[in-house]
Amino acid sequence: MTKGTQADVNPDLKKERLKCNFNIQEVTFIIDGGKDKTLQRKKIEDVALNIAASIDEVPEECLNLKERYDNAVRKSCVYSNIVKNELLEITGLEALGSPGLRRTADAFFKDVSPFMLHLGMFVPTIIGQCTPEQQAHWLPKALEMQIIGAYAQTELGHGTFIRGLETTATYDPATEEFVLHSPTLTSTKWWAGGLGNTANHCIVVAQLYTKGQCHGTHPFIVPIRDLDTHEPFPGVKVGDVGIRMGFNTADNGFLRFNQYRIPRENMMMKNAKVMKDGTYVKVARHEKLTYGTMVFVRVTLVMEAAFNLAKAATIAVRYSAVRRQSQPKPGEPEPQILDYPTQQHKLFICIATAHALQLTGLWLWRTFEAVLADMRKGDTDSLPELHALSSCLKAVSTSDSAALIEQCRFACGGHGYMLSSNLPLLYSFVTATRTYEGDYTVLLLQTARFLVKAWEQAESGKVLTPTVAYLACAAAKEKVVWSDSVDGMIRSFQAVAAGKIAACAENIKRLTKTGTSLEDAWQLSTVRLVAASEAHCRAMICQAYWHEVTRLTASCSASVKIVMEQLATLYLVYWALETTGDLLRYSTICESELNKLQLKYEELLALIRPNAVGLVDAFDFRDEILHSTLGAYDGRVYERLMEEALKSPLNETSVQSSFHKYIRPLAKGKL
Ligand SMILES: CCCCCCCCCC/C=C\CCCCCCCC(=O)SCCNC(=O)CCNC(=O)[C@H](O)C(C)(C)COP(=O)(O)OP(=O)(O)OC[C@H]1O[C@@H](n2cnc3c(N)ncnc32)[C@H](O)[C@@H]1OP(=O)(O)O
Ligand SMILES: Cc1cc2nc3c(=O)[nH]c(=O)nc-3n(C[C@H](O)[C@H](O)[C@H](O)COP(=O)(O)OP(=O)(O)OC[C@H]3O[C@@H](n4cnc5c(N)ncnc54)[C@H](O)[C@@H]3O)c2cc1C
Repeated sequence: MTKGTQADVNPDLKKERLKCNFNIQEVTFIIDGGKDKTLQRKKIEDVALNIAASIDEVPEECLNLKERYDNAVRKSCVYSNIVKNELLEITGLEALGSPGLRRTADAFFKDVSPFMLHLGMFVPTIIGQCTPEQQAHWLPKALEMQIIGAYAQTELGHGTFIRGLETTATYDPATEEFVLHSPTLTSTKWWAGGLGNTANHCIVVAQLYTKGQCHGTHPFIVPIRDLDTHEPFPGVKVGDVGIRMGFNTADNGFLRFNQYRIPRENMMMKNAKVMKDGTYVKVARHEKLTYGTMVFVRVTLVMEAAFNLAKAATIAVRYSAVRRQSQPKPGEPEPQILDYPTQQHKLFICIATAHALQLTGLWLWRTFEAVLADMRKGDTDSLPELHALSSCLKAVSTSDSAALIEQCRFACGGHGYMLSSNLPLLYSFVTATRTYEGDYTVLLLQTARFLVKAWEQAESGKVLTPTVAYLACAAAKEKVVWSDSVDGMIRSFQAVAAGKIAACAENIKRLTKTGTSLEDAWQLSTVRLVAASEAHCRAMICQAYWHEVTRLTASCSASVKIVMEQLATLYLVYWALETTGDLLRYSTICESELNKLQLKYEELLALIRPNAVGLVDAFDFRDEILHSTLGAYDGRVYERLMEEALKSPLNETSVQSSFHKYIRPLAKGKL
């Protein structure tokens, strides 16, 4: 947070901070996952952000495409030197996944670094898919930035359906090499971040052929450019995929191979090997372990969704405390827009969702670590549950986050539409997360496979894994008795999920009994399967969020416990009101109870109102990270809007050359 002097702070924001009745730092500790984590994050931020070389004289968005890319590469190099020389010193390899690193990256890049995928996927894939010997070879080079990598899985023709990828890697035992080939236009690798112009290496996911047999997709490390000249090697065609909605400095690229050879050792061999003579040896105990990087990234994306939403909420809440508009009571001053209950309705759910996703994300991360520990011992039993869990949580968290960031923009009126508010860029960045690393619908359908199986197990009285254990109680198929206590609401959300899952299972059974194939019955049920999966995910978030709030506030001050519980209750009540149709169907809720719930929601908005600015201050974003004229700590909104406007290249001269070239000739009839 860049606090400046108190004298500089907008008077309305100053008053808001005086109203706050809880200890902000305690909430920051909860959000970060503990005091030690907050201190480490702040240390990383201090070290990284004291280096001024990152500062843009002209706002990124005012540069042309090539200038923006060059500037992003410049800043990436400055930043990676900081990561290498300073941050890794503080925390070792752990720094790479640390919130401190993630946050400071945003101070350097309003859009995205072309190195993001190097750290976000290339390095994690080396860690997850290489043998220890391969790691010893590749990891130091990658961490030292001697090589820069991308992750090229998606092709022009296929992204979702990985088994349908067309790129081939055919083993040639005579030379002990793999021959990479892109047989069709649609086999062109497409989308990989950092690939277009930046990376000199790339992880390529290709269909492995050896001894004339296809063994499915496997990952390979492929040098694509000369380390000195940066020219693509013969047999490699690489470039940028063209201008996109966001990610324009991320250097998303395409890649084609023409019978391009790499050494046998460049196959990532942790889960499967090809011996010198071409014999294929499967090492992994689970079919889908080569999809490991995707699971890892999906897990991290839940906290990423929380982080970005917290930024948007900070911007919109601070702005709403400064902005005054309309005159609901004649003769009285214009109120702060934050005083309008409709504005509170738009914004407090954003703060609560950021908390819900962050705490659920931390819980998911611990689950992920536990599954990894099991897998290191050779036990892959909990992988299907992790896949189901990470798939739906990735889908719902990214989708909610994008929708609510857009809601924050709406909440800021016209000024929210300014790029200098940072809300449009934030939205264009986050909305991509709903698609990449597994599309929303596709991932919810993955979870649905797990849920339908779990339902069948529940019906036959088998023991269920923890995240679906609630199905055992629901197998009785009676409406759950509604109660607006927190436990009561969670039970009702679970009943909704269970009811929907049961309806899907019954529909599939009904269709197959009447002669429809299982595949067609599944397809005919997918609209409801997606809804069931989302309901399951929502119930899980509600449960995890409430459980974590109770656990983490047990040793906190009373005021922190109260405000954290108010927010969590708001989240539950909000979703109960959003899903009243479902509750009417699967619980005993009636009209008077719905009216009571609406009142409770409105009371919660009023209770949270005095703490709203304190709550966003607790996210503890430095101004450099927020990049927002509307959201800075001091609330000097109008001054900043004017300062940024004056930086526009269109304000460099009072008359543009186009006037002389076109407008005047037009007016004089000479064009
Ligand atoms: C210096 C500057 C620094 C700046 C630093 C900043 C650092 C910032 C960090 C920021 C954080 C993150 C950045 C990340 C950015 C990422 C960018 C995006 C990258 C990508 O998008 S990469 C491409 C991702 N692609 C996908 O996700 C594709 C989605 N498709 C699939 O996952 C699969 O194909 C599928 C949809 C799951 C279907 O697969 P398949 O056909 O093989 O499977 P079936 O449907 O037949 O199911 C079979 C069976 O397998 C189970 N299963 C499927 N997947 C998995 C799995 N992953 N794990 C375990 N099990 C799995 C499935 O459930 C079935 O089981 P069942 O038969 O039902 O028992
Ligand atoms: C900004 C960005 C960065 C990216 N970075 C990378 C990267 O670094 N490396 C990389 O390899 N890839 C990357 N990708 C690609 C990304 O992973 C894919 O776009 C994503 O997995 C979705 O696949 P698709 O584009 O093929 O969509 P499609 O699968 O074609 O989806 C189109 C529509 O069809 C629907 N659909 C598809 N299959 C089914 C089904 N079975 N059932 C029901 N509906 C279905 C989807 O729900 C969606 O609505 C990136 C994408 C973006 C946008």
